[in-house]
Amino acid sequence: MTSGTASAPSAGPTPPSAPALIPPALAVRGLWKRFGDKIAVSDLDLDVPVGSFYGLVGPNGAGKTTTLSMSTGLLRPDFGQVWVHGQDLWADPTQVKMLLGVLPDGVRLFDRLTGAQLITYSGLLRGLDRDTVAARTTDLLQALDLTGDANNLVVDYSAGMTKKVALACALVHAPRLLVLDEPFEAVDPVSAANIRDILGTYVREGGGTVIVSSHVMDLVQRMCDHVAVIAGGRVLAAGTVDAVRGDGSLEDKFVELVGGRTTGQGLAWLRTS
Ligand SMILES: Nc1ncnc2c1ncn2[C@@H]1O[C@H](COP(=O)(O)OP(=O)(O)OP(=O)(O)O)[C@@H](O)[C@H]1O
Repeated sequence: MTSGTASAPSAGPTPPSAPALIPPALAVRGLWKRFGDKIAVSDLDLDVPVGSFYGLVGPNGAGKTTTLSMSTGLLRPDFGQVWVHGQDLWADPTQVKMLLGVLPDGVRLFDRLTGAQLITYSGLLRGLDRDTVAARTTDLLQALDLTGDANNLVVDYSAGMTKKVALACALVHAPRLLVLDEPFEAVDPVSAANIRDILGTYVREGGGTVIVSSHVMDLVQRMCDHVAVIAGGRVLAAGTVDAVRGDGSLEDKFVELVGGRTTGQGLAWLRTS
């Protein structure tokens, strides 16, 4: 049960159905997902403004991947609605997915293709013509430092290279909204800086919107202008990074909101000397 099960709230920031306003790049209302006894996402609301660089942070198992999967047409919610640039995702997933570029968690790719072939087919599947795809594939391979491995099979790529080629596939059709689940995991620092530059330019000059999930608070604080802290399948705080962190660092605020610090006292046996 999905579309039509929840209505956009009458109050709150930028209702997605309001015709006079620019709808958010992503609006989520009343999202629920349960796996057996486990409620992974619980009545979650989220608004991601157009042109924002939005960080999603939360402890392990908080529900970030589940939320992003339901927000990008990869996983059907039990309840709730998702709008992408004002369009009801689950009412017409095929059409709305054209607006999206997605780097899912635990990427499963057609890894018997070379990196160049994989990006090329992603572009062709998105309806780009061959010349455009060829030019963009070359650009993306270069920007992500994959040119030297362009003709190697993706199955032979390292974890970081796999992440980068998957990111290239998400970018090739120049989507309006990029949703990246832990894009910097396993990526070397130079490549990470290059990716940050690409994403920053895409937001500032390309009119795009980026959502990233990450565990690295410092990175989110420096890179993002908005953030949502998620725990137990709910949003604990959301807004501009400055508003959420207040006078302290985002990491301090995160620990304050989420808790869960342990002393390690139960591991006395780890002392080897
Ligand atoms: N397919 C599944 N089947 C059963 N339980 C699942 C499934 N996917 C997620 N869960 C559970 O839902 C909860 C939320 O998981 P999710 O992957 O969304 O968290 P996360 O915030 O992305 O975590 P992490 O930061 O560790 O990647 C967890 O308790 C997880 O065990």
